[in-house]
Amino acid sequence: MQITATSLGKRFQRDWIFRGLTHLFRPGSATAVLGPNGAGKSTLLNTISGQLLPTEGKLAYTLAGRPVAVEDLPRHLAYAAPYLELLEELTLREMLHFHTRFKALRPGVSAEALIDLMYLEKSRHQLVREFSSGMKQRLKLGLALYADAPLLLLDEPTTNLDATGVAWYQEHVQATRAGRTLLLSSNVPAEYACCDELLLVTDYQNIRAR
Ligand SMILES: Nc1ncnc2c1ncn2[C@@H]1O[C@H](COP(=O)(O)OP(=O)(O)OP(=O)(O)O)[C@@H](O)[C@H]1O
Repeated sequence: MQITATSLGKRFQRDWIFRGLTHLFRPGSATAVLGPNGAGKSTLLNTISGQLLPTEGKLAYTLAGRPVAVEDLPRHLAYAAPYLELLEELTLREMLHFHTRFKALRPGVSAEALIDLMYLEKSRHQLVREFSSGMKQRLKLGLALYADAPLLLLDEPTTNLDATGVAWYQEHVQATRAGRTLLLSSNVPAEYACCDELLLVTDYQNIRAR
């Protein structure tokens, strides 16, 4: 998917979070959205995902050369973020079967195979509510990485992961990123080593609209 941001700005009440952001996210590119805590990384990802409306400027999406309306974006998007909830009252197996009715997995990956890929096979019948925070994060990442979606947004992907979990994330983000447009918000170099472009949110602050 190609995303064109033109003079994009987002304001909450009287505070501009970013402004004058013009950027082309090319199909197949991996962009790290960087900046300190509170800089506006999640706000930018949420604006690009269509969950927040821009205050000014434009976002245009195309897939294989055809325009995609923002209301159709959820079909083409996989998103993992610490603030997105899992269906905690279901077992892992129930949750995956429910989730994949709405968001298909990549061709050739079944829900059962994904459980193994996430190293969660011993927890197949356990309630997601009972998972450790690292297990929940691996589940969120597994669902996003292995979704059949050309746009992948990852907000602070190694949150709650130990060293083994970080290595798992690095292996699986590499295995699944080809041909997708990846945007990843981060403060941690190990998270964004896979990215070929860096976008500093603070470059779009304290400025008038460009
Ligand atoms: N819904 C909202 N209403 C008002 N202000 C908001 C809202 N969401 C975020 N903000 C403010 O926007 C600013 C940017 O927040 P955001 O979560 O995008 O930063 P971040 O770079 O992702 O931070 P972190 O690294 O801590 O996750 C913060 O000052 C935050 O308080």
